[in-house]
Amino acid sequence: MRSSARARVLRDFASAAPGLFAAALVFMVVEALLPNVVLVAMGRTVGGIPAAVEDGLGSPAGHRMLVDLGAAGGLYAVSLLRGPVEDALSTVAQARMSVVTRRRLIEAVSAPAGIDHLEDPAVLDRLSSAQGELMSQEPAGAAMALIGRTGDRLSGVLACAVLAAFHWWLGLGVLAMWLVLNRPLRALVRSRVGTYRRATETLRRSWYFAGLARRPQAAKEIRVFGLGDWLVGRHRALYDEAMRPSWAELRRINRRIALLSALVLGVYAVSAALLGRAAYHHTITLGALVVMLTMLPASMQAGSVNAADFALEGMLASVPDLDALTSDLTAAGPDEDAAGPGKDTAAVPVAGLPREDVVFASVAFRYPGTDQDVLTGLDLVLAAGTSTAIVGVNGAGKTTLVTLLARLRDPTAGRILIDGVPLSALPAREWQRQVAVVYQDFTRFPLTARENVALDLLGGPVDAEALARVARRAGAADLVDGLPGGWDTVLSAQYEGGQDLSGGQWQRLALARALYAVERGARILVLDEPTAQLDVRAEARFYDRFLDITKGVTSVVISHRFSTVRRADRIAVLDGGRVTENGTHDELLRADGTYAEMFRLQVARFGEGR
Ligand SMILES: Nc1ncnc2c1ncn2[C@@H]1O[C@H](COP(=O)(O)OP(=O)(O)OP(=O)(O)O)[C@@H](O)[C@H]1O
Repeated sequence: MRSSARARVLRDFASAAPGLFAAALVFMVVEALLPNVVLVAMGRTVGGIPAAVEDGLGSPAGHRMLVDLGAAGGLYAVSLLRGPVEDALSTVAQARMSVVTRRRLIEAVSAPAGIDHLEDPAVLDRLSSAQGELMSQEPAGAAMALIGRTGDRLSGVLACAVLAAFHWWLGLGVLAMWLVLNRPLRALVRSRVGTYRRATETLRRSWYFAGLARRPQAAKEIRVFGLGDWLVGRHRALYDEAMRPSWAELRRINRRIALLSALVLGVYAVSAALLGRAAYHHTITLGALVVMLTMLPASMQAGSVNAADFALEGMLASVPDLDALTSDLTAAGPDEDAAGPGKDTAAVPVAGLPREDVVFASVAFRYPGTDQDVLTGLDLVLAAGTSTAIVGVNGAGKTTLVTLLARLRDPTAGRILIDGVPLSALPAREWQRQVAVVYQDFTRFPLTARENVALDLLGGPVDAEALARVARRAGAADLVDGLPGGWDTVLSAQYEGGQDLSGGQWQRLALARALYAVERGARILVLDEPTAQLDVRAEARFYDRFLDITKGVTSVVISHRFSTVRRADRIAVLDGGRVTENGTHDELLRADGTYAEMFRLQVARFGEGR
């Protein structure tokens, strides 16, 4: 598993940045050779000192020593460049690879047409690991870290070879020891990484609290409600909870590492003592002694583990998670979903739908991981080109119904028919482009006003006329004109020259965004509480424009405000997971049911509804 992760990061690096990969391999060889060459050159220099002292610097021995000294000094100077070169290579490689891994992540999480996976703890755990959040290790650094550590290992093996050149038993003995020890040492490092992996969900929650203080929205409430210490406490408590079960294991691992280290130190101490004795008895030269004494610690790189290995294993641990995310989520792609009950009708062209009506037939829905149906046998017809208001108490399932209509989730029972074709038989992505929604919690992109409205709808250039038209209809034209840079103003105070908007101003832009999508071909317009953040005058203007806004499209408006609701062609009351009343405003008032009661209550209390 791990070796395939190693091969995987190297393959990805080689294909994403071949030149850089080649440079990294050259660096690896230099990394392996240079430290040893420097040490040998220094050993030679020191070994030549007695003869040079005895014969004088002008003698051949003196010259040889000076040449060796020059070479050792030069090589040492070059070896000092290894650090900066490695830093530069790592920085560039990480920048390149983070683009690659981020793209894979974005593609993976965007692959399903639905959104269930974004609430699936197993997927979120994988996501957290794939992003390197668990151990704060950037996975994009894995390739260079691996190449760097491989260079270190080779350097250690070469040091063993140099030792063997002097005393074969010493070189081979040290190498054999590391070959035996490296496996269990790496297994210990991996099991430390495993302790994090097992606690992913709790760690995720812990990091959530750690990151909350940075979010402007949360920052307000953290201050107002004095939550700073609580936040730190929650983060700490969850971290402890996540790690506590593994502390005993970590202690066990650390004990083993300490034991193995003591064994290794013992072997090295004995080796050094043997070398000292040999020098004392003049069975080795001073030069050989110096080379071997410096090579001994250098040979540790052949198999020892350190923080860099822990970091590398942490990075590699994210590779299988990213792969699994990619394969699992892309396998559940939208077009596979389309091969549902109406497989033969999958060739129906989606553009222009619905021309007749959208029918919810006995639709039931239950959120994954819950045990209660939100919708139970819901029947509803949305006639093409007309507006339907959905009313119901909080939690009645109005937004859920929109989620099904946009095919972000599929019903657990029943069917939704578009001009008689089951929605499950239409390609989900294409269908989603037919639906323009102003969500209650629409996204406030930190982009320009133009991008916030036009985004990259269907690609291509922004249609300036359509942009002006939708801004007018959404009541956002004056607002955009008043911005310092007009349509080019970045709508976020977090960026240079940017400025934020009020809730109501944002809501108008969100409406303009949906209307622009309609201009570009969407056939269903959904307005979920479209006036919730508007002031009284803006709301009144919205009512006046309601017919214009919904003209020619099949629209669904969800609202608790009856002044908006009554303007719809038809009104459906959602109660107990089904539609309990359905008709025009006048019909429902005459029926004197729940709608009439809710309407009268609002008029009596707030004078609304006119
Ligand atoms: N992602 C989710 N996972 C589990 N349950 C959910 C999820 N989203 C909503 N629910 C539950 O489904 C029910 C219906 O929620 P929904 O948001 O559709 O109600 P609503 O009618 O739009 O309410 P409101 O008027 O407050 O906006 C609620 O009981 C809610 O708790």
